[in-house]
Amino acid sequence: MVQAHPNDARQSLPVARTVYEIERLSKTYARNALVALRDVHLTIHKGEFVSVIGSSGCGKSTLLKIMAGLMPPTTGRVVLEGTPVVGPRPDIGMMFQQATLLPWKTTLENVLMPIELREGRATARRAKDKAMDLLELVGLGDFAHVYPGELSGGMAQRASICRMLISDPAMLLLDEPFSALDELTRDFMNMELQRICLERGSTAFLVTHSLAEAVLLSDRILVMQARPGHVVEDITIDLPRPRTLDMVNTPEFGDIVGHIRDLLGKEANE
Ligand SMILES: Nc1ncnc2c1ncn2[C@@H]1O[C@H](COP(=O)(O)OP(=O)(O)OP(=O)(O)O)[C@@H](O)[C@H]1O
Repeated sequence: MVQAHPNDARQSLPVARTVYEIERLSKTYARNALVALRDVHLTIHKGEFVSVIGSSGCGKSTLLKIMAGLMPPTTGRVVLEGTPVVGPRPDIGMMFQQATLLPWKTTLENVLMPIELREGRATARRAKDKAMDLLELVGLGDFAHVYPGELSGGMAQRASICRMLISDPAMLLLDEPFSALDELTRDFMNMELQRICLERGSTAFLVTHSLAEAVLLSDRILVMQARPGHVVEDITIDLPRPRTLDMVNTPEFGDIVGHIRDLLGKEANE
């Protein structure tokens, strides 16, 4: 079922507490005067998984960087848990396409890094049990004392998930986290990500090029168009959870994919 998302809080959820509020966001890059985003307005509620999809250059990464506090908007603002985001914050967890684990630290030490940076080594030692629990959660319990060079791409990304979760961030920002992995591993990682988010009630925002991935994971999908980057549709994905890979072959799934493909195609034809 494809439905346009209402502007106000989701009526169907008993708890619709706003986590992220993006207010009339615009971004013009000074270097080339390029308007990358215009008037993006968005609310993300607690526990929602929201994806953004759109053609290359439509502003997805620009939006994510501003949401992360890595770049200021030209106008508008981002508010996380009631406080404006004006720089990087420990309550924002991030994951990128390439796992950025430090090769001279073990898996466990890498997972503990955000705590160590924030609170020092002594606290990090106390957080060790939590890090081990997270490694168990993603099936890396036996690899805690191994160095990243000995991990496969999928394992390294699983360790990155643990490092992202160690500080219990209010918001997860994911920039194509599994796109460098082979298809089988990517499918597996997406199902892992769904499980972890459901178990922990995580709120997440994903930038992806994969329509199937977006539909499998998301409660809502934002379809963006370029020139200038803006959200053309905010679509509620009303498929039951947990989602499974075989849902990809159902007519309901196909309807949603077809609808979004039409929207993306419209832009390509303009
Ligand atoms: N630092 C920058 N300076 C100037 N222009 C930029 C800069 N970064 C991005 N742009 C431009 O802003 C627009 C949006 O870029 P952005 O990377 O946000 O798009 P995207 O949708 O994430 O693209 P892709 O899917 O290819 O990653 C593009 O036209 C891009 O060339």
